[in-house]
Amino acid sequence: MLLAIDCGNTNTVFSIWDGTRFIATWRTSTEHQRTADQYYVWLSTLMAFQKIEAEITDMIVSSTVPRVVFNLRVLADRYFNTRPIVVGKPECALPVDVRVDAGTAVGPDRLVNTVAGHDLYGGDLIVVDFGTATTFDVVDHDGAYVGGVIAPGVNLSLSALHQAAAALPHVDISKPQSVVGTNTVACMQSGIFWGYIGLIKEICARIKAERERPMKIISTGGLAPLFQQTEDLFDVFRDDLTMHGLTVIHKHNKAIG
Ligand SMILES: Nc1ncnc2c1ncn2[C@@H]1O[C@H](COP(=O)(O)OP(=O)(O)O)[C@@H](O)[C@H]1O
Ligand SMILES: CC(C)(COP(=O)(O)O)[C@@H](O)C(=O)NCCC(=O)O
Ligand SMILES: [K+]
Repeated sequence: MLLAIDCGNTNTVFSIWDGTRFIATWRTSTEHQRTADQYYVWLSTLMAFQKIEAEITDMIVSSTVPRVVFNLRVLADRYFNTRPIVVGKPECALPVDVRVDAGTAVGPDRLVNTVAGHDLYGGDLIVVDFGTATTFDVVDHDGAYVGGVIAPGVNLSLSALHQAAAALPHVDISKPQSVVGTNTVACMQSGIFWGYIGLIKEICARIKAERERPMKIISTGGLAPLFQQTEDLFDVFRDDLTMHGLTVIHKHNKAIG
């Protein structure tokens, strides 16, 4: 079975894929100090708890944090006796083209989202991923990654306000009752929530105008539904988009040897 790992700057998601479906998914915070032994204790405890008797034979990793890859390679070698496929490394083949400026190291999560989007929804896509940063990945008609947009993430924007201004508290994102806030928390939530609705709409509209063609908007990441509840911003929401992309890339690399 395949262990697929998606490390973001905030959280790392592990999923076990049995060839047809994900039989388990677990999330932990991303910490580059975590050793292979620590990963294994955590993983094997959860597997035992959920009575999952999967024999892991393959591993694939996408990491926006380069430093965590070393310990994940040790995990693969020491506990699963396999060499992981690491997205973004030259030995990892992608089933789509990447058409960007020479020397650009595109975030592996964005490449994986592109592959997943193309596999599930074809071409002419905008993939919006709400993570530490919010990324917009533009997928051409043939599935190629052709660039995109990087915006500060929702929680990052809220933390930035708290960190930079002495009188602004830590606030969680939620949909405010009204636009005009009558207390500090409501004012901050309004700025981020409605600002974000505007950001998503404007960026998607401008991408469509620049590319002069209709495009399907695919969203992923835990915060997408919060915005979708208010405005019809996305054509599809797919929580497991990145994980799906990892299974497609794994299959592609196995097929070509
Ligand atoms: N359903 C959710 N509700 C509220 N916050 C969420 C939800 N899902 C993720 N987050 C928050 O969004 C931010 C980005 O998380 P995540 O998507 O795991 O980022 P990354 O992929 O960059 O590690 C984090 O601050 C996380 O706590
Ligand atoms: C933009 C990102 C920080 C998003 O990472 P995430 O929010 O998923 O942790 C990541 O994709 C990245 O480090 N990209 C490198 C630059 C680029 O994609 O062009
Ligand atoms: K992201």
